[in-house]
Amino acid sequence: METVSTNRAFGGVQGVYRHASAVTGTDMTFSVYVPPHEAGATLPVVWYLSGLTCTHANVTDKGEYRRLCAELGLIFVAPDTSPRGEGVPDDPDGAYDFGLGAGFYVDATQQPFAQHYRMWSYVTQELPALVAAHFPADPDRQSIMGHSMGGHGALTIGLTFPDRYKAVSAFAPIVAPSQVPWGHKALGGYLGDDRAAWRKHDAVALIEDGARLPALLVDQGAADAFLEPQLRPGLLRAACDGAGIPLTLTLRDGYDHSYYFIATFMGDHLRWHAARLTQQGAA
Ligand SMILES: N[C@@H](CCC(=O)N[C@@H](CS)C(=O)NCC(=O)O)C(=O)O
Repeated sequence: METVSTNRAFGGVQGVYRHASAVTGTDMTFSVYVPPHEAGATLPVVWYLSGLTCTHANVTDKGEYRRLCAELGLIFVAPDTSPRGEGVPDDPDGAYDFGLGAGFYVDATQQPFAQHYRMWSYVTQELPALVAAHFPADPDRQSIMGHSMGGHGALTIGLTFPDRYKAVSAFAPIVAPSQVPWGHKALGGYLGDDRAAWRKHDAVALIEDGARLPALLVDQGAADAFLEPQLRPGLLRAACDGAGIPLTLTLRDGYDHSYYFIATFMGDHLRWHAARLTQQGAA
């Protein structure tokens, strides 16, 4: 693992790192914030999955998570959203919603994407092992959050591994990719036409098929231009109600899809995660 940069922040260290990923077959860059802590301590880890067009840098620059992570003692990890580099295929038309910057947190089965687009395995296996080896991370105290496409990733990964991630939350997530244009394009392109294969990568379908979580926190901007065509939180509300999953879903008046929205509610989410990671009861 190569250190790209480190900067002291709020008494801890914000780092950016690069490594050769065996899973994606490319170099991958990610950021990790380690809060101030006592020597020898291990700390809970919050995973943050980003949305379309993002790298690790968007939330690192604009997410405003460091002050709270320092106060709460949380490590914050932000992976990239796709493989990149020579030989990595992109959207044939260069569109922003598929290919580079748009890995959708699946292991692609379709050509020419199957070789490198393996973000599910990267985020759930390879990167956690790397982080555990190089940072003071406690693997028994992990949680996951994300934005938009990354909200989709957080929900589907959290629903698949409910014992591993002690808290799951999302900002403006794509809750039912099988039912919206972004998801049709991505799941069709990476996984093919067999819709049965899509259900493992669709939060609403996972819940319909029996996946359960003890609680879920979602914030959504009411002025988000993607709200109805792509995000559709009402579908998550219906699925959670049907399954008895306690969902705290709040529509935030006037907020759009941007990092101004995310940064505004980041502190609420981190506190909610910390309460579950430290076993002090629900916030
Ligand atoms: N308007 C964007 C659509 C993509 C978008 O809004 N991406 C969100 C995640 S779905 C984002 O976080 N963008 C990067 C940023 O705001 O820093 C574009 O056309 O590039």
